[in-house]
Amino acid sequence: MSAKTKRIISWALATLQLSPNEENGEVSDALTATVARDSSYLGLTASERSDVRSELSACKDENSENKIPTFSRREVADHCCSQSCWMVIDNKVYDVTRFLRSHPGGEDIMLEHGGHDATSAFFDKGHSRDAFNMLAEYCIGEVTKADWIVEKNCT
Ligand code: HEM
Repeated sequence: MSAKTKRIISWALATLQLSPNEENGEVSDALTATVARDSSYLGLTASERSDVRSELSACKDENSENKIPTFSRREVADHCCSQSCWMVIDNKVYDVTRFLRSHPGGEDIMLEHGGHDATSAFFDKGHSRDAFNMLAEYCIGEVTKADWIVEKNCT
């Protein structure tokens, strides 16, 4: 068992307030579910990220036959202030202007990434599943294919 898995298990055991006896027994369904739900707090590996990403339904535009608006990175770069703040996460474009003040991590850190690609910053911070789920609300389109950055999962 890797050190990271041990950390996740012990954190989940503490969260579920299980006794040491249960700790030695079979990992319960509840524990497995908790680990799956909250492992994002501890930072995800590249392959775990791609699992989470494929689950996310960000940017589905059901009313327009999936014709999602596209923006170049140049266009995104123009929206870098509190009046209009866009960022790119995973080649999707997010208008986070109305979220700036309520972002739990503060407005300044959002503005630092305004107009830029915030993929690494967003994932490296280890945002919760709730944060991932919020993304869909702010998605306004995609980066034009020519400007895509594709993460390599192989080492
Ligand atoms: C659309 C983009 C974003 C959304 C929806 C979002 C959402 C959230 C949410 C819901 C939290 C509360 C904790 C959690 O649930 O994980 C949080 C905390 C935080 N976020 Fe973001 N975030 C976004 C972008 C960013 C970016 C680009 C950064 C840059 C590093 C960032 C840094 C942080 C930090 C430092 C916290 C601090 C509190 C903590 O340590 O948990 N966030 N964010």
